[in-house]
Formats: sequence, structure tokens, C-alpha cells
Amino acid sequence: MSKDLSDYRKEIDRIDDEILRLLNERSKSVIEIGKLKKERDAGANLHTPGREAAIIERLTKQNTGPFPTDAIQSVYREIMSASLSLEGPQKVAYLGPRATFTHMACMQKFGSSAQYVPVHSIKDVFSEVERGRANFGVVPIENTTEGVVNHTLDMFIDSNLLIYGEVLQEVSHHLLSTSGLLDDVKKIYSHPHAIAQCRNWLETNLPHVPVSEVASTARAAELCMDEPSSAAIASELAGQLYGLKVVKARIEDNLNNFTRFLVLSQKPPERTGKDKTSLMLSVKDKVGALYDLLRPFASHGLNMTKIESRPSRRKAWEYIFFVDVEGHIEEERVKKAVEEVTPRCLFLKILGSYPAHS
Ligand SMILES: O=C(O)C(=O)C[C@]1(C(=O)O)C=C[C@@H](O)C=C1
Repeated sequence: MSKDLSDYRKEIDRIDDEILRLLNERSKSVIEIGKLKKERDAGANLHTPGREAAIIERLTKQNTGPFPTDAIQSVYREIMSASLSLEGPQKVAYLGPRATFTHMACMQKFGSSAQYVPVHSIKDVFSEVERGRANFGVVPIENTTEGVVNHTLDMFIDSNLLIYGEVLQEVSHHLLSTSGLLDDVKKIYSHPHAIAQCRNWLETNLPHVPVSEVASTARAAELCMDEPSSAAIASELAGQLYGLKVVKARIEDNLNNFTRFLVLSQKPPERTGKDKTSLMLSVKDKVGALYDLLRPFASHGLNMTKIESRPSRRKAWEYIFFVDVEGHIEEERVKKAVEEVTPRCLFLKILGSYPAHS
């Protein structure tokens, strides 16, 4: 006799019981790891991004299906986030409000079991971590269409925090409402930037619907909870947090919009073998100074993935350069290049070596 629905559900219940038992067994090892980490260094970061990446990579490679390989990342993101909370609370300060792309980047990195603290400015994110009120901070550093976030770069001039990691977050806007039906939409709310990024879609699809600017995309979503004839242009996360349905997903005009975020910490992460080093330096004002500066990186075979300049704010026409190179500061070739570059600079500061986003 062939199996029916209830037979398959019984089978699933049995497997789920086993998964739950295994998750609890896994958790016991996690708790022991947490104790060992604290014994080694009471103030250490418990979060270990290199180990998390290795687990996901190993399982992704080994999966033969039919469980979707893409889902392994999200399932394990949450398993490891919950596990880490057993080792100790993880506080993450970020540039709020809730449900923004910065919040989404935080969730991508730390999962939903971390404690998130939205603050009002990039400066406040830095100070929460500097004062030890948060273990980590998350700030935007650059966007594919709008370029570098100068305010974040400027903060590194006076701060001693380290870059602990990077997160690449896709910036994708959704039209959200309580019913999820396009015909119900008589008014739209959003932040001016999000409205500008969806201009063509709005003109083509909802040309006569008035659009009102509000302080944030999260505020737009919040307003729509009580206004069934209004829709918000906001993130997928805003839809989830405010209980709205998707009228239309991905309405941004440029479908290739990403923001890169930096994770800040007082302590460095472990070396992983796929790391990146960020430096900040300023050069003497003479012909060829920048060329001299870049040469050691090239001669040691280091790939420079970014160079940005900012006025130093200390002296007119003096510039500070922000440089990213592939490799870890403990690697011989990176160490040598930095040793050669240092005497050519007015000053040089290492902002951190951290796992490159894969
Ligand atoms: O292996 C560790 O260092 C752990 O703390 C365990 C674990 C896990 O759940 O596997 C949890 C959190 C870390 O960020 C990495 C991995």
C-alpha cells in the first residue's frame, strides 16, 4: 500500500524530533566552546566569522539535494546566531532606524538572535562600540550608485576602532501595503532617496498616485499599517517587521544597487586565509609621492581593491588615502609592503585585517 499524507507527516515529525535533539547536542558543544574562549581571554569576541564561513562553505559543497543549497546559508546563519547567543549576548549598534538596509546588513552578518541597537548617527555607532556598550557596530561605507560615505571614512581619522568585517547588501525596494493589491494603492509614502531610486517605475505604473516624503522607509511602512489605501516603498525587512504584504517586489530603476557596510569592533577577528587589510595614510606633498606609495604594494604582488582620498582637515591640500589590499597584516608580503610604505608617509594607520566578503 502506498503512503498517504499523514504517513509522510509522521515521517517528518520523527525527523524533526531528531533534528531538534541534534541541535541541542550541538548547543552543548557550543556552550563548552564559549567557556574555553572566555578562559583564554575574558574580553575576547565570541563571534568567529572565519569558522562560520568555513561551516557554510563545507556544507554547501557537500549538499547533494534536494534541500536547496542556497537555503543552507540562511538556515545555518540562524543556527549559529542562536548558538552564539548561548555563549554570551551579542550587542550590535547600527545606523537606524529599524528595517533599513543597514539593519538588513546586520541580520545578514549576525542573524536574528543578536541584540540590535539602532542609533541616530554614524558617530553614535562608533561611540557605542568605543565605550563598550556594543560588541560590534555596523556602518555604510560605499554604494554602487552613490559612491563613498565620507562621514564613515572621516570617523576613522580619530577613532581607534578596528574594521572587523564587511557585508555586501543588495539595496532593493518593494512596494508594500496591508492588502498587497495594486488597485488599493491611492497614496505612497517613502524616504526621498528611495522615491528617487524608483522614479521610472512609479511614472510608468502609478503615474497619478500622490507620493509623500517621510523621514525613513521604516516610517513609511509604519504609517501604512493603519492606512489600507496607502503603500510604502521600503525594504523586504520593513514589510516583515510591520506586517505588510508585497504589492510589487524590486521596483528600483537600477537593479544592480549594492551597499557595502563595515563591521566595527575593539578587537580583531581571527585570520581566515581569505582576508583583506584596510589602511589609512597621508603622503608628503611632493611630485610622485602617491606613485612611490603604491609601488611597494604592487612589487609584493598585492592586489589593491580600493583607494579613496579625503582632505585631511588638518592642513589645506593635505590628503588622507584609504587603501584596501588583499591579504592579512600577519602575512609576510603585506607586512613587508607596509614596512616599505611607512617611511614614505606622514602617517599610516592600519584599520584592520578582516575576512573579505565572499
Ligand atoms: O566554533 C566556534 O567558535 C563557535 O563559537 C561555534 C559557532 C557554531 O555555532 O558553530 C558559533 C558562533 C561562532 O561565530 C562560530 C561558530
